[in-house]
Amino acid sequence: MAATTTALKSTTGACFHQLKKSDAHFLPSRRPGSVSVRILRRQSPMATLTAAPTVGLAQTFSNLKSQGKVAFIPYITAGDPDLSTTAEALKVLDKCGSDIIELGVPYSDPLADGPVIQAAATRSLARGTNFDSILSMLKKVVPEISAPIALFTYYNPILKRGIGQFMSTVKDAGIHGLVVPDVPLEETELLRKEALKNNIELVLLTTPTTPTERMKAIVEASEGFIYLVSSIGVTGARASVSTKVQTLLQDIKEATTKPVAVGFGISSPEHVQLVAGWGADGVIVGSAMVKLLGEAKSPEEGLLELEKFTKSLKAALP
Ligand SMILES: O=P(O)(O)OC[C@@H](O)[C@@H](O)c1c[nH]c2ccccc12
Repeated sequence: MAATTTALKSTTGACFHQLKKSDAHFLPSRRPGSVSVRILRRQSPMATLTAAPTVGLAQTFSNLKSQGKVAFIPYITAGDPDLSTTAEALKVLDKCGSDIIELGVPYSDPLADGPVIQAAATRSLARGTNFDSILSMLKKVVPEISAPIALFTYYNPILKRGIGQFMSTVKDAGIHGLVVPDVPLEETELLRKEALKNNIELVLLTTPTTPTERMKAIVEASEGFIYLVSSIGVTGARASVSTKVQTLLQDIKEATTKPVAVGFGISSPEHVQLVAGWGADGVIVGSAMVKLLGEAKSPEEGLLELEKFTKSLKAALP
């Protein structure tokens, strides 16, 4: 039974250094004045205080709702600027209070993405990032973070690997959710069936131009949460969030009690506050995060900017 000691990081300034997901047992330290925490492996009979295990997407929303809170959901592209920085970024996002983290699999033809995420995918692919290297990174990092991860991928990489094989592989890597922006609704049922078999929550997207009947079918089939795309077009930070989102949220909430998270264009604490005030159960921020990481002078600088930005957005949420 391995045990390591981690001194808790000061909460002033940096995001509070959370305990690892594995069981933690507060023991009197040998040196007066310092706090030490022995991290014991899950099977430890000694653990008296167990860090909460990671729960899935729907359960995360349910827990937040019972506390009157709104989920903060950042998106970053795996492998941009490199996979080890992605691993660190996942830990930073988790420590700074992200409730769910969307991790994008870079793709050569990201038709729904704007220039920032397209450039991130290009940089990542140019570094040689591939699905297998992302999975091996996740197998190391997931045990250290408590927020569930929703993998973000276009449909083609799934078809290439085979739907069943893909689902069991991502489940083994500790992934809880899956978002596939370009799967045709007619093929969703097959994807959904395989996802459910592997206890993966398949999140579907509805947009401002989705006809009501189709929105209802999407809402009915979506697991984990419903992704409401705030505006037509591609991903990318916008100066403002369309006020149409308010009525779109009302329409969806008349059709379901499932949680609804809003994404596209959200890039400031004011946007976050506005969307939460309109009744969203979660807010999703992607391009603004990706830009900080991918365009920083160094990975360390990118991680610091990511931490500051995440804290500012999280502070704007109830
Ligand atoms: O980047 P934005 O405008 O903050 O939007 C979130 C978005 O990045 C993320 O959810 C996402 C990344 N790629 C996508 C493709 C389609 C829909 C959504 C996405």
